[in-house]
Amino acid sequence: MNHLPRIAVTAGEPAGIGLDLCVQLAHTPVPATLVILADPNALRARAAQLGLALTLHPYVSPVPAHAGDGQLYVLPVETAEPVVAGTLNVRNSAAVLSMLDHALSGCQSGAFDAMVTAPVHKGIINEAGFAFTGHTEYLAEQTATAQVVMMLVGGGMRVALATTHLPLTQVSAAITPHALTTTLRILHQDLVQKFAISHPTIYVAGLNPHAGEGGYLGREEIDTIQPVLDQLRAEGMQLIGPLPADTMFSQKNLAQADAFLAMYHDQGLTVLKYASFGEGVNVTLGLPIIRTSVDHGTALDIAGSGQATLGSMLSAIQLAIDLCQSQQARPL
Ligand SMILES: NC(=O)C1=CN([C@@H]2O[C@H](COP(=O)(O)OP(=O)(O)OC[C@H]3O[C@@H](n4cnc5c(N)ncnc54)[C@H](O)[C@@H]3O)[C@@H](O)[C@H]2O)C=CC1
Ligand SMILES: NCC(=O)COP(=O)(O)O
Repeated sequence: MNHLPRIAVTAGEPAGIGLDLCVQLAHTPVPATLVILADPNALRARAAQLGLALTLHPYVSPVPAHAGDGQLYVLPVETAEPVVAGTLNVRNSAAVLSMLDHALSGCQSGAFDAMVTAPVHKGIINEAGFAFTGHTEYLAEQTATAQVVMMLVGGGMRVALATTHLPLTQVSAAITPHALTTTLRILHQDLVQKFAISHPTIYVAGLNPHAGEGGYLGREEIDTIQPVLDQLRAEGMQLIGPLPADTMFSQKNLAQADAFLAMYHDQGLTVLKYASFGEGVNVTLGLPIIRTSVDHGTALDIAGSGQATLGSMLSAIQLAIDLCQSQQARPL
């Protein structure tokens, strides 16, 4: 890559803190070019609410390096109705998805090298009539990728998930030999290729308390997880587990694991967010494009108040930059 990474930043749910983060970004230099996908009027209004100066330019390639001097380059995605910080509006959900579509198509066409997403509100998107469980699943669908892996990075650990946004009652059935094998293959491959870890060690949680206690507290470990791990170990992967999830994240294991695989969302993310909330990054592995995201949600309670912290957004941009550079360095 003989240019700075070109990153599309989607502003996410306009009633949430995504717009606050974009306005703050205008005042923070990063070693990349940034194109913000947002409603320009909503951006200006949020800057005024926050009392921060903001100059907007329409996106025309090439965009200069992001200097953090109060300027943003914007690919406009207008909301249907004026945005009120902290108040969801079902009529503005189509614009939220449109931001994702524009960023994705820019990544696919080569106009952007990566996309970084500010948080969306899954509930209001569904209320608007769009079936939506998260960016992860949406981007998988839009790129016709059969399976992807959500991994969060923060607090000195990488935590990937075997299942993502599923009701707990559906988790066990979703952990099939095929899905788990594919998840581990994607995780292993991306740790090698994108994170330059030549022989990654992955610690894998069980699903049940005490990893099933030899079958007395559940059989998923015996029937599914252990056989999958055995098969992949035979292929050369370094896999430790299935481990009781309550002790898997010990300091000793943190020092030895390149990544942890949790069986469901809150089994893994509670630990990671306890260690690094507001500084961590969510990255989608297995996609044909680079996508990273903040580790937090829309924070409607503080939108427009000036209390939103930028740390996770900056970490997400930095990881996107690192992944662009590692992709460039990889032999064809
Ligand atoms: N990447 C994404 O699009 C994500 C979206 N969400 C969505 O966000 C919505 C709200 O989720 P919640 O569980 O309430 O979590 P949340 O992260 O929005 O809020 C939890 C608490 O953390 C605070 N907080 C969050 N980000 C902050 C920041 N940058 N600076 C300072 N304080 C911050 C909030 O004010 C709140 O008190 C849900 O609809 C959820 O689906 C949640 C996580 C990620
Ligand atoms: N807890 C992670 C989260 O909700 C974000 O998911 P996604 O929108 O990145 O798929």
